[in-house]
Amino acid sequence: MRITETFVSLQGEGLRQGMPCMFVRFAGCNLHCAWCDTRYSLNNSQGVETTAEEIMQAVIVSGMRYVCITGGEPLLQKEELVPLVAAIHEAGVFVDIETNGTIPFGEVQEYASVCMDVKCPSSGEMSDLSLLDSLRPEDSVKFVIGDEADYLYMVEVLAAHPDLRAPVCITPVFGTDAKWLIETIIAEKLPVRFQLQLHKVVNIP
Ligand SMILES: C[S@@+](CC[C@H](N)C(=O)[O-])C[C@H]1O[C@@H](n2cnc3c(N)ncnc32)[C@H](O)[C@@H]1O
Ligand SMILES: Nc1nc2[nH]cc(C(=O)O)c2c(=O)[nH]1
Ligand code: SF4
Ligand SMILES: [Mg+2]
Repeated sequence: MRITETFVSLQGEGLRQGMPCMFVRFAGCNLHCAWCDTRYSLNNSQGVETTAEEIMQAVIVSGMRYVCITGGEPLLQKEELVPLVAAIHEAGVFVDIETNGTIPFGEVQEYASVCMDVKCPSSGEMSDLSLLDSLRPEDSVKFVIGDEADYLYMVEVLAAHPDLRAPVCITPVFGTDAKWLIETIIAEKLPVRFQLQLHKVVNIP
C-alpha cells in the first residue's frame, strides 16, 4: 500500500483524544476539502509503497497499544487495508480508522473503530449519508464546522438520523473562532462532544 508517513504522537482528535498512538497515513484521496490540513497526502504518488509486514514491524517496535489509520483516504486502498487492520487487531492492538464517508467500510469494522467524517458545505465536498446507518456504538461521527451553514447542516443531518448509534464529535476548522460554536452547542443542548485538534494546540505531530 502507499503510505506517506508513520509517526508516534498523542491522538489529537476523536473519542480517544489524548491517548498515545501510532499513526499510519495512507496516500491518496478522492476528495479535496477546502481546509484540508494534509495536502501532502492527497496524491497517491506522494506515498511510498510499503508492505503490511513493514507496517506491523513498525507497530511492534513502537510498543504502542493503539494505532490510528488516516490519510488521505485509507479506504481507497481497501484491498491492502483490510488484511493490515486484521493483523494489527490480531496482535492485540486497538485500531481506529479515519474516513471521509464516501466509501463503504463494512469490511474493516470487525477489526477497527471507524470515525466517519461527515463533510459539511464549507469543505466543498459531500459524504454518503447512507453510510451513517452502518455505524455502531463503538464507531463515531465527526463534523468539522467552518461556519454557521456547516452548523445548520450538521443539525439537519442529525435530525434526519435519529437512530444514529455512534457518538458525535464536533470540531471547528482549526484556527477559526470556536466560541460561538461552543455557546451554540450549550444553548441548544446538543448531545455532541466538542473538541479542538489537541496536537495543533500543543504543536506536536
Ligand atoms: C486529514 S483527514 C484524513 C481522513 C479522511 N480523509 C477524512 O477526511 O476523515 C483526518 C481528519 O482531519 C480533519 N481535518 C483536516 N483538516 C482540518 C482542519 N483544517 N481543521 C479541522 N479538522 C481538519 C478531517 O476533517 C478529518 O476528520
Ligand atoms: N496527533 C495527531 N492526531 C491525529 N488524529 C487524527 C489525525 C489525522 O491527521 O487524521 C491526527 C494527526 O495528524 N495528529
Ligand atoms: S477527505 Fe480527508 S484527506 Fe481528503 S481532502 Fe478531505 S480532509 Fe483531506
Ligand atoms: Mg492531521
